[in-house]
Amino acid sequence: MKLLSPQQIHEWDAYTIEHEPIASIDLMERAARRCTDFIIEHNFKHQQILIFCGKGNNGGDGLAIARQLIEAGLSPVVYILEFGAKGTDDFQTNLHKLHQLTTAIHFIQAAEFFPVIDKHKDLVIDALFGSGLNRPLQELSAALVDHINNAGVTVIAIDVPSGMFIDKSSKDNIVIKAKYTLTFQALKLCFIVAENAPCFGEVHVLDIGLINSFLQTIKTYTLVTKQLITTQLIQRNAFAHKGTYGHALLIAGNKGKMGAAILAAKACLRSGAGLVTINTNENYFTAVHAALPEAMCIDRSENIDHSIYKSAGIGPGIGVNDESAIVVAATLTQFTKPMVIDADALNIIAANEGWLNNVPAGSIITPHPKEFERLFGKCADDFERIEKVMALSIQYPFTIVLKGHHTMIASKGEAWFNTTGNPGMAKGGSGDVLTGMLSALLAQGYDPLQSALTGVYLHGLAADIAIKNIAQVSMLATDIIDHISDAILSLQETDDTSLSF
Ligand SMILES: NC(=O)C1=CN([C@@H]2O[C@H](COP(=O)(O)OP(=O)(O)OC[C@H]3O[C@@H](n4cnc5c(N)ncnc54)[C@H](O)[C@@H]3O)[C@@H](O)[C@H]2O)[C@H](O)CC1
Ligand SMILES: [K+]
Repeated sequence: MKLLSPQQIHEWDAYTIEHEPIASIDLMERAARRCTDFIIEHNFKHQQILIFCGKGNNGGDGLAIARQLIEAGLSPVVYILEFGAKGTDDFQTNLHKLHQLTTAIHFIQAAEFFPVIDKHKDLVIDALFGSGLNRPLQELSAALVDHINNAGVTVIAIDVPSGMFIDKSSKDNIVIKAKYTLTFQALKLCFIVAENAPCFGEVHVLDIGLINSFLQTIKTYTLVTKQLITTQLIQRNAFAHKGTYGHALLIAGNKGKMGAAILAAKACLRSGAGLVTINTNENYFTAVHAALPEAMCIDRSENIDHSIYKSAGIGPGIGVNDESAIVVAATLTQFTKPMVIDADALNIIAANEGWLNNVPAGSIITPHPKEFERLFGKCADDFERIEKVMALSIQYPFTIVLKGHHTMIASKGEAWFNTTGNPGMAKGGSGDVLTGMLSALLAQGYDPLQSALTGVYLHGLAADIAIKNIAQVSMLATDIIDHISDAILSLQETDDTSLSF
């Protein structure tokens, strides 16, 4: 699935209208029907439904929903925000139809016409502005949105909460605070970023039958979905041996932080690496062998024979200190194969000017927003950060994995957003697990971008499976590791030709 700009959404509508073919008013009717069904199925019909409409097609949807609710036996009241300009054709057609059925249609020309809203009895449908918003709300429209928000009433936003831009920051805007957003056909970038989360509530994507083939022509952000990942999996060879699936080197762990190394190593083995060696201080070898007998260890003070490893993961738990800086510098310049760079390795790179330029082509860096900021500076908002990641992915020869609720993966000016994962992962150790998983995929021969997409998706999926039986607050990074196998098995379910990993 792709994340379209308002212009592309508009073109998708037009494409469907021409190629299905369907009249634009009928497409609006179909979109409204999906919303009406949602309202009826969710049993909001016992509340007084107030529908606030603008005079664009979002408002047209609101009018069509009002008519469909009346036809279903309900008595919604409609409020139209009036600026004096004529509505769109489809708005006018639906207004005409609605006038035949009800007199409960009010025009709001000034704040004195705002209705009293009772949060205990009313339900608000927000159809003021949709994807056509072209400037922040001001004056009367801003005052109306404030009035609705201040009422504390349940709001269902149609397509997008009014006042929210689809593909740029709405940080300083007045925006409807919706409990539910019913968006048409596809998720949008505005629902991916954390800064909008307080306004969009629960997002439901409603299929309004736009023609999918249009998407093949579109170059934009893509969502990482099960379908995308199952097509990327490499099958295991029946004649394989441990050497076939690569030897991963994990430069991880230090005094008080050996847990990070063990988590990364265990995740690496569970994700299919043939062999795993941890590079750490020899004082901690016993801890590794006790916790994870499958892993081997080499001492941090010794020179590394890089030729025996197919991939490397560097950073979890190494600490920011001189000894770690030495091993980071040496690895960047001497390890010529793909590597994953995380945590303190990123902090060390950030603290040393010019080191970023030594990150080898084909590597994957996995910063969380704070580490990203240390490396590349502050961003004013989430959208600016996304644009920065895009530009950096062209400037540098590595894949960027910017961790978050919808982790962003960018390479060579193309980007994807992950769809798996949950807030239970917001706990120490989750990132170490990801580093281990990515190192395993690189070791097995996935290319860096495939590794990043597959690893990030499976990491989130394992956590999603884990929370079926573990409360989100109680989930540990270990629980993610314990469900990696289930995540892989669940991908295989889609294809009985045994998609091995
Ligand atoms: N495929 C689909 O997703 C479908 C979507 N539908 C609905 O159509 C809207 C988009 O409609 P559009 O007419 O393009 O835009 P809006 O309704 O959002 O209104 C734009 C309208 O308002 C003016 N305007 C913009 N910003 C402001 C502002 N800050 N203050 C005042 N006025 C503003 C602008 O100039 C326009 O006149 C989409 O969201 C869906 O709800 C179709 O119904 C079905 C297919
Ligand atoms: K809206």
